[in-house]
Amino acid sequence: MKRKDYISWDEYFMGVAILASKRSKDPNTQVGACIVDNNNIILSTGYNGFPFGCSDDDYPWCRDGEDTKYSYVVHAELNAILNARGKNLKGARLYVDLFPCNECAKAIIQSGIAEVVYLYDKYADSAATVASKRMLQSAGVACRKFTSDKKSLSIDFEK
Ligand SMILES: Nc1ccn([C@H]2C[C@H](O)[C@@H](COP(=O)(O)O)O2)c(=O)n1
Ligand SMILES: [Zn+2]
Repeated sequence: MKRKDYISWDEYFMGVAILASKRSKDPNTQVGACIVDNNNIILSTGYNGFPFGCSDDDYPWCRDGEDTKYSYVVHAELNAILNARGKNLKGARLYVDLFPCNECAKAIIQSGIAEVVYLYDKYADSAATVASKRMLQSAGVACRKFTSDKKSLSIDFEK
């Protein structure tokens, strides 16, 4: 008889997005994204970080002041779209642990992604998130909050 406690597709892909976020060097908010096609095949992943050639050690990670991370960081969703390297994303699903901002929403819409599954929405009241939701709705991109009956998944490196 087959196992019963296997994880769902949503848990698997959100788990991959969260795992990708663990690569982020951002000290305040780590975001990961995973793009999946209609056959549940992973097309790409990404996390928030600086562009190639822009050192994690030299560029600023601060949120306030004259020179902040916001000028440089590539968001997880955009990185996942760019990491797909031109693969067809039409009809794909994007799993992300933070609701996409307005700039990522533009890229999501233009790339043909059909659904966004997000884990949390901590900047729901910001102008960027309000604009994002407006554009995603106008463009017919479905958005749903991830749900699971599990609180966590664990990964062991020893069997
Ligand atoms: N949907 C999002 C929203 C934000 N990010 C990145 C951009 C920054 O690295 C960080 C947010 O920093 P905070 O203002 O919370 O200190 O998260 C993203 O990748 N995707
Ligand atoms: Zn963004």
